Amino acid sequence: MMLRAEIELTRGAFELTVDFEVPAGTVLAILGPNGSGKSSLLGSLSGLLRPRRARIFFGDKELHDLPPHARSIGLLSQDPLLFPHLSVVDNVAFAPRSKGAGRAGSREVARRWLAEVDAMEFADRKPAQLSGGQAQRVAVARALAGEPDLLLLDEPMAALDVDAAPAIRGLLRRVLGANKDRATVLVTHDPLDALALADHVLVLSGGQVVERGPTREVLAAPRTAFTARIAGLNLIAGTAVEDGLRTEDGRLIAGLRTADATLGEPAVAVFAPSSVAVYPVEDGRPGSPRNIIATSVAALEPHGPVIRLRTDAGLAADLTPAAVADLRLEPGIAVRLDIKATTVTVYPAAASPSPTTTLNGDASRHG
Ligand SMILES: Nc1ncnc2c1ncn2[C@@H]1O[C@H](COP(=O)(O)OP(=O)(O)OP(=O)(O)O)[C@@H](O)[C@H]1O
Repeated sequence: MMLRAEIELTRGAFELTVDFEVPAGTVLAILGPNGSGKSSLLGSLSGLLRPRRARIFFGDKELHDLPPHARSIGLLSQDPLLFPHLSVVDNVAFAPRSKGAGRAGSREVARRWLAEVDAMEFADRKPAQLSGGQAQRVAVARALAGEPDLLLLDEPMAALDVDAAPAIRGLLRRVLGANKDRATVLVTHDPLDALALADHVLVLSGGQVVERGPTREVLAAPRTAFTARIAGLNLIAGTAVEDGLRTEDGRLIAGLRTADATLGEPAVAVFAPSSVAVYPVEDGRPGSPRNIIATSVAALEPHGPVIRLRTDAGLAADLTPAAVADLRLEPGIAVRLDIKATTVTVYPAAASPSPTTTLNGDASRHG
């Protein structure tokens, strides 16, 4: 099963032209600046907007001519949008009920989903008696209780405070991975949410697709200036451990784990090129084993006011032009990279493996 969409939409002077596929069981993240067309894309999928031309299929089922309620879509936005006069359990029961299930059956389904999102204890409360994070938990249950073919997530963490966001992200990781029959589209401003939740990303700019591919590859080696600005991050894949991340070849990258990066689970160490210090290695000093990586210079590229140094380890560092001159850096020179552990965040990685930066290889993209 697969969601396939080709959409052409006109809104005033704005034109959206996009096509993509989302295999069932996977998540596609849509990234893009304000006004790039992310909401227009979701509105076209859900049927709330009428594109000039749309071909949208889930498997053999044609969705583009169906009204919104007949498209089997679950929607989770940044506002939980719970009905204030209904109890939590009846809010969740609303989804199966509107699909024709009976009252008792719908409540049973609702209780099952509330248990799934650890919200059973709120079942009899009214939405006004919930915190933002609790309400969003309930909204996740409601979006899934209708067993939609297609789940649309519209900035689901954007309105949550920093303590609540990792819990909801962790919950989404769990429930998104569990269903292999559903396709999910996630709209987000935050490349790290894409990293944690999405198998593939599509980057929109001005209504056009400017970049697409497996999440880690696009974020680690962006091909467009826009993606480089929002991402352009150093990413090292491995497994979350107490002190940070352990790579496949056994190296420890010391860093700070986010609350939802579970020990022993796939993770990615993320840090900006600006937090990498570069030293020549000609002194042959062994260096501390922590976050010191021996490699050589692959390329030097101007990047706004700084020079971005790319290395054969697939990692980037930003330096001032003066530092590049002082260190006599040029392609082929051996260097040591020193990454301060407090600038490294260890993030959960989307479950399905994709080729990514390793410390030995480069970050080249496939396809
Ligand atoms: N009702 C409308 N009439 C005309 N133009 C519109 C309308 N709504 C949105 N637009 C235009 O469509 C373009 C895409 O908007 P859209 O909301 O899809 O972008 P977005 O990527 O979701 O932005 P944001 O990140 O700010 O939510 C924008 O240039 C916007 O000005």
